[in-house]
Amino acid sequence: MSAPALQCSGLRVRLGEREVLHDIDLALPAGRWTAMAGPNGAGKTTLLKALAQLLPAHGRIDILGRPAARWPVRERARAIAWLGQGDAGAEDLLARDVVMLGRLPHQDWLGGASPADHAAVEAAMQETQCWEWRTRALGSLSGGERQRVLLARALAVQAPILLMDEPLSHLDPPHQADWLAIVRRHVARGGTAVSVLHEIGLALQADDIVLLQAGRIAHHGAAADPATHRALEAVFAHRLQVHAVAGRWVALPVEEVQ
Ligand SMILES: Nc1ncnc2c1ncn2[C@@H]1O[C@H](COP(=O)(O)OP(=O)(O)OP(=O)(O)O)[C@@H](O)[C@H]1O
Repeated sequence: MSAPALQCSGLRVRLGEREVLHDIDLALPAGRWTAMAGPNGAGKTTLLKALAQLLPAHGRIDILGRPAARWPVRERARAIAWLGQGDAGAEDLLARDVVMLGRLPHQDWLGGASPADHAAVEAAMQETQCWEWRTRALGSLSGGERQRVLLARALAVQAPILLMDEPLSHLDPPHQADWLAIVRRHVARGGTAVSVLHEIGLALQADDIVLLQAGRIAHHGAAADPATHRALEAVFAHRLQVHAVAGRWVALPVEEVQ
């Protein structure tokens, strides 16, 4: 495995009265796509947000080998792109302007958008196939169309690290397949992708899987490794089984015997 793009040690997060992440040690390699999976409430979103510096956390986080606290904010915003779950955008903003928000870390405070910013916005919108509704308001788009605009905003950052919480929500199967292709291109170029996925069949297409359970890492391994499949079955209380079907790993639900 290559050097970690993102690493944390002794990471703890409290939300309200409770500690929801306990002493997490994790190293996510560059040039790979890691899926985070686990039962509801396990702490997947919290861990992703903590790694993105969107939540206060105790412990150490390193981004591209440098402690997170030592990154100037704008430089860090160019290193990590974030696509959140149900991310709200201003409903009246045009899709193109929403994607342009991804270019803010590249712009001077008063300079405005450069030709490079416009080119990055168009490239990202072409890649997620949302360029044709660039002049429509975000609020007028369907759930899947909106998700493609928000993915384009994350891609427009052109960050080496892409963190995505449930990026496939609302996407139909062809656009899920397109998302897989986008992520694979990103990691083939040496980038790092980390995504929280509830759809275990899609998580099994990743390079690696991190399994969370009750605020701790239950397993971290290659998606194709039988040990990862056994760990997946265990964290979901053996209510799913991993099988090879037509050369792919799939997760099939197991009905409870009455
Ligand atoms: N603002 C908050 N205050 C208190 N507890 C919170 C808060 N936000 C989340 N939690 C709790 O932290 C735990 C982890 O939540 P998190 O959203 O990270 O889980 P998850 O694994 O992403 O869940 P899901 O699969 O349901 O999306 C849960 O028990 C949740 O109830």
